[in-house]
Amino acid sequence: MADKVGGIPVIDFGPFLEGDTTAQRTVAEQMRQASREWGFFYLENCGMPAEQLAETFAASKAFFDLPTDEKNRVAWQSAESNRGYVGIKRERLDPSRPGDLKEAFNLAPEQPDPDAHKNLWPKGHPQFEETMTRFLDECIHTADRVLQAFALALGQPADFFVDAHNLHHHTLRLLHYPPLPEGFEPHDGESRAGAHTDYGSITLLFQDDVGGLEVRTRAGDWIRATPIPGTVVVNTGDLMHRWTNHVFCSTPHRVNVAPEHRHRDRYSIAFFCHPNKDAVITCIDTCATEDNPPIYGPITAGQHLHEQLTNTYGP
Ligand SMILES: O=C(O)CCC(=O)C(=O)O
Ligand SMILES: [Fe+2]
Repeated sequence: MADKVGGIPVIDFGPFLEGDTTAQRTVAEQMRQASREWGFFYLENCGMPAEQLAETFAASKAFFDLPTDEKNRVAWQSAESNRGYVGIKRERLDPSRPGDLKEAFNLAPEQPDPDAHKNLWPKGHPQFEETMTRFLDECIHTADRVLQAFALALGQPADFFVDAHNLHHHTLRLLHYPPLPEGFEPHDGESRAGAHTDYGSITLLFQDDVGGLEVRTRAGDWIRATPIPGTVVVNTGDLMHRWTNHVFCSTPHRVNVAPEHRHRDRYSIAFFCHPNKDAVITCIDTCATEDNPPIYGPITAGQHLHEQLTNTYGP
């Protein structure tokens, strides 16, 4: 059985990447249980080179250290593009609360269509673009392997999910939570990131050692997802929730402003895996039973994402 930290399972992905079919089934079964009970797990040995991750975090920090003017020159413009710099308090992951105490930078795999939206790179920092593009490729590669394990966990052909993601409509998001001043008092439930579920199929979340991520249990308690070096946090998003008819849940999570770490900068990187925009998400046959008939009608991944982004950024 997988280890547990504060309840959230820790799953060793090594046997899936390197093992035989039996080993792969064991890992898939661990993911199935974790996704049913938590919608969250830590994955160790996911195959991502540690030096590359460190380099990417360093490049992210260097970006956020740029003057605000320079960051605003690549400002996020629209839900359709969903690329660029998002300033502090601009986004409300919980729309009933004040803006999040964070800044972010979104980028995405470039699309072959000449009319498609393009990434907004800050001028004069080619190394930043190069590092992020390489990291994006690595995330796609890792996520495809995780999606294969999910397919196995649900009794589907190995490439069931990979095929539905093969246009790479994903988003990579760098996050920076600046230190909060001495005497800071949160107003009206403000936090570093408001409670929310992720919008896509799965998310890979890399966090530094600061802490603050919290996950809501099925019973409604918030527990800490303490950083574990050498792991990536994987969580299932709303579209996996719909696809699996609530068998794999999208679990609310947030980033708190607990006094023990709010004086420190916090950095994290989220890779949001999104199915192809025109992929129609309907209940997977192995997830419907007499007791759990299909809950949702079909929706395209693109329509769902657009609705969610419009909610969090406001009209
Ligand atoms: O920074 C984190 O640890 C979580 C961020 C997050 O949940 C999100 O951006 O969706
Ligand atoms: Fe999230």
